[in-house]
Amino acid sequence: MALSLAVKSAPHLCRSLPAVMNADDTLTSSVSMPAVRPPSLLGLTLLWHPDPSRAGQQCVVPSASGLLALQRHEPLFQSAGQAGAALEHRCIARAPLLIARRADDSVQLTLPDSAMSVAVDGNRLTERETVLTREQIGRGAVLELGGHVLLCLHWMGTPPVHNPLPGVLGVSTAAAALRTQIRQVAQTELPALLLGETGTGKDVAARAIHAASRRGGRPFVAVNMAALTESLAAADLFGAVKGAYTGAQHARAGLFSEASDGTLFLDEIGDTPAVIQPMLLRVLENGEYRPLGARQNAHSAARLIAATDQDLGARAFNQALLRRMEGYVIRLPALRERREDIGLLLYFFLRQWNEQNGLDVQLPVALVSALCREDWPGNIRQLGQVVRRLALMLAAGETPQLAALLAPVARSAVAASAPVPPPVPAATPKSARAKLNAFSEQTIVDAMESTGWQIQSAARTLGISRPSLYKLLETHPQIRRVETIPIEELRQALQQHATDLVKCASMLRTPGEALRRHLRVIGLLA
Ligand SMILES: Nc1ncnc2c1ncn2[C@@H]1O[C@H](COP(=O)(O)OP(=O)(O)OP(=O)(O)O)[C@@H](O)[C@H]1O
Repeated sequence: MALSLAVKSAPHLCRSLPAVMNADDTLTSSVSMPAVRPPSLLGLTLLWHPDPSRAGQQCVVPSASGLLALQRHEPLFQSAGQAGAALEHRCIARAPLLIARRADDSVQLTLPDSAMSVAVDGNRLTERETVLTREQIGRGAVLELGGHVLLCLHWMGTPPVHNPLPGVLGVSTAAAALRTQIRQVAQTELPALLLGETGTGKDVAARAIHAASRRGGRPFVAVNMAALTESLAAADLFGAVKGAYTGAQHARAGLFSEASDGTLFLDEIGDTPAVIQPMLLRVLENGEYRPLGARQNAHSAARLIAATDQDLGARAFNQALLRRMEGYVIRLPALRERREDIGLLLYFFLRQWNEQNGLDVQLPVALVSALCREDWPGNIRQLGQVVRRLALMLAAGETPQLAALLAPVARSAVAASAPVPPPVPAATPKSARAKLNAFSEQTIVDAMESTGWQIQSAARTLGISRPSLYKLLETHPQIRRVETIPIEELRQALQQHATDLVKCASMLRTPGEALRRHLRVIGLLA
C-alpha cells in the first residue's frame, strides 16, 4: 500500500534530504509546498451522530463502481482496525441516498425517495440531484442527514490506517501521515523543524517525537525563543560562569545543559534574537557552545526540535541555520485542510470538559454543523477554546451566539477576565495588524493582570499569538522589561510578597516568566 511503502522508504531519504512530508504522505525537498489532497479515494467521515462517540468513524466509496448507496443499515462506518456499524438511526431513511463519483471527480448526490432532509454545507437540498464540485469535496463538504447525523464527504489520500499516537488525534489522511512522520523522525537523531499555523499542534508533535524517540525517558526542555531578551538569551540558553555579567552572582546552567541528552524544543524559532542564531548554528554543526564568560567550550548531546508559524525563508533569519534545522521538516496541516477531523476533536474537547466539570452537556446538532463548516484560523487550539466556552454557556442555560464566539476580538478588560478565553482570530497579516492596533494599553495591562502576568495565557485571553503579544509588550509604556528594573527594587518586591512571583510580577509590572528567569540569573531566586 502507498502508505507502508512511504514509511519504509522514507528513513534513508530523510537522512540526505531536507524532507517535507505533506498531507499525502510524500516527501519533497521544498519547505513551501502547500498541502494537497489528491482525489484518489472518496471518503465519508462521521462528524456527529446521536451517539457522538462514533465521531471519526469512516467508510470509503468503492473505487471500482464509484457509487455508494447510503441508508439506515448500510454501509458500515468504522474506526481503522475496529469492527464497524451502520448509521442505524431512525432519522436515516431506509431508501438510499446515492453518492456517485463522476469521471471529472465531481460527485452527484441523488436524494432518497423519503422525507429525510439532506443539507450540504448548511443548505437544504430541494432538487432530486445535486452535483458537488471536486473543489467542494476538497474543502470537505458537510452533509446533514435527517437533522441528526453529520457526515463529511472528502478526498482521502490513502485508505484509513490504524496508527494511534498518544495526544495526536485525527482520522484524516493528514493526521495519519503526521503520526507516521513523528514515528519516523523519532527513530533518527536529525534536527526537526515543525511548520504550521498557530494552534495546529507543533508543541504536541515535538513532545510526541521526544516521547517516541530513544530519548523518551530523558529531559524534554521547551523554550520560547520569542520570550528571550536579547541581552540574556545567551546566558539562558548556554549558561554563564559566576561574574560573567553584571549581577551574575552565581554560575548558572543554561537550557542546553538542562536538556542534557534529552530534547531541547526551540519554539517560535523565527523570533530567535539575531545574535543567538550563529551560536545555535555552531551547536548544530558540532554540538559545541561556550557558556558566557567560560574559557572552555561545552558539548551538547541534546536533540534539537524547532517550530515556527513563520516563513523563515522570507525573513531576516540566518539561512545556514535554517538549512541545518531542516534535517527533517514536518508541515502540520491546518484544521480547515482536514475538516473530517473536526467532529472527532469536538467530541474529544466536549468529553474532556464534561469530565472535568462532572456534567453532561450536549451540543445541539445545528451548532455542531456550524462548527464543522468553520475555517478555524486558530486551528485546534481555537476549536478547543470555543467548545469549552460553548459548554460553559450551555451549562449556564445561555443561548450561545456562535458568530460572537468566533468573531475577531479586541476585547475589554471585563471580557478578558471571562472564565474561558476567546478564540484566536483570523490571522491574515493585515487583519492581525489592524486588530493589534485596536488594543488599548489598559486592555493589555488588564489581560496580563487577569492571567497572573503569564504571557501565554494573556495572549490567549486577547486572542492573539504569543509573538504578537511580545511585540505589544516591547513598546508598552506601562509594562517594564525586567532587566531595566533595579536590583534593589526586585529585592524589595520579593521581600514584600514572600517570593510570591505572581504578586511580584504584578507589583513590578513585568511578565512573570522573564522575571523568574532574571531572578535566577542574578541569584535572587534558587
Ligand atoms: N492532534 C491533536 N489532537 C488533540 N489535540 C491537539 C492536537 N494537536 C493540537 N492539539 C491541542 O491544540 C492546542 C494547541 O496545540 P499546540 O500548542 O501544540 O499548537 P502550536 O502549533 O504549538 O501552537 P502555537 O504555534 O500557537 O504555539 C493544545 O491544546 C493541544 O493539546
